[in-house]
Amino acid sequence: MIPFAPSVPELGPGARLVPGWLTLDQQAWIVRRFRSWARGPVPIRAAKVRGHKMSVRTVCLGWHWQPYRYTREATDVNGARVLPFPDWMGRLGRRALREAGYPEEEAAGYAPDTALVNHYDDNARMGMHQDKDERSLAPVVSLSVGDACTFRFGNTENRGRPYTDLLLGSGDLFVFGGASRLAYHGVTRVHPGTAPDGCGLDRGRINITMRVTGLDG
Ligand SMILES: O=C(O)CCC(=O)C(=O)O
Ligand SMILES: [Fe+2]
Repeated sequence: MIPFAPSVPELGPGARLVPGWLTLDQQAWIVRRFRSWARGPVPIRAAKVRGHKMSVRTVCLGWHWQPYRYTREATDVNGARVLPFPDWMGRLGRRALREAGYPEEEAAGYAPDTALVNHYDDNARMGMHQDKDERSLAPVVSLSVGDACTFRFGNTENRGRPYTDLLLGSGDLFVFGGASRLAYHGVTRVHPGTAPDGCGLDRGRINITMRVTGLDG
């Protein structure tokens, strides 16, 4: 059994969870796109952090992320340029902010230029970290598909308490911006066998985070 996921409209200033935001058809469509992104030109890979491979595998759009910087070419993989950030994803990001309750002006001006697309198998997790390689403090828009996970959303000071453990299920939207933009967060576990029929994934979890890098070139 997975714990019941409470709806938490405001976790902290700027942090919003919208459960079931994507329809099953949208989820399945995103999974098909993911399968194509994962093949390349920069194939999906586990980034290395201080010599250790992460358990999550990541493919990037727009800008390539490697610990701890963004480049256009994936110099830690095969040197190829990453796929462009898709227009449809930018539109989805603007609608996400709007529907998560951000002011219309901020939503309308939101222009993400990178997406980190993570794949988690049953045993993958992600340690507590801040998303701080971006030069912009525009919100991060997170979309999840497949198995649910326990997502730990903490404070901006350190990796420890206080934090809130949330269940992020298939189709859920999570936004963190404003005073929550630099909150520590991580994935403590995936819940195998919880992906809904029709989401496009039998097992495993995909998470997309859209961001504004604030970089040129
Ligand atoms: O998988 C998630 O829900 C979070 C991913 C994340 O924090 C990241 O890619 O920086
Ligand atoms: Fe993150």
